[in-house]
Amino acid sequence: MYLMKDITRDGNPVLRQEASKVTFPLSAENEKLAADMMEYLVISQDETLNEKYKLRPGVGLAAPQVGHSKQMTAILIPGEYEDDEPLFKGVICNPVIISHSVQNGALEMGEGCLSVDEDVPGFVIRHERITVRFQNLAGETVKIRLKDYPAIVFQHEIDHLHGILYYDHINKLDPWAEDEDTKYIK
Ligand SMILES: O=CN(O)CCNC(=O)c1cccc(Cl)c1Cl
Ligand code: NI
Repeated sequence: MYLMKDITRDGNPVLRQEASKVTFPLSAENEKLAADMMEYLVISQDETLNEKYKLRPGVGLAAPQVGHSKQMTAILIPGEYEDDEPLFKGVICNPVIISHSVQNGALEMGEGCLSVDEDVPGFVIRHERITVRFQNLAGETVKIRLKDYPAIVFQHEIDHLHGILYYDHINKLDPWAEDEDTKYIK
């Protein structure tokens, strides 16, 4: 299982590279990578286990964050309430945003990243709604439409596959600048 020592940190070139597409059928190595990344998310979201293993919680984990420059990311977005089904749980490969809203979206709280030790405050300006096409672990092509929080999470992860970190999208002159074209998401 991955521990915080296994997470690549800002400054490591792998976080600023264009990751390579994965091919199908997945190699045993890539299947294990997918399982290990999802395992991290599950454990990191369990209060007892994340305390035991000192893991920072995450709703996504991209392969470059564990040192593999591959277009693969695990996503685990919990449901609204404790015992709800997750909003999304899966490992996606070679994702492409094929369309998006004109309207921007940003989390009111800003964002955080396992690969960025110092939290950078400010609105991370992203698309409010996106249509993403990706391949699942079976190699099947899937297309989904997302909005609000799930759309933001997917964009944070897809950015990792293109060497982009969340603070790249924060207004440097006024990190909390508001504009009418942006929807601020709780
Ligand atoms: O790339 C994934 N991570 O760095 C895991 C830690 N960050 C988060 O879970 C996180 C936190 C806030 C907003 C977003 Cl959008 C995300 Cl993704
Ligand atoms: Ni991140």
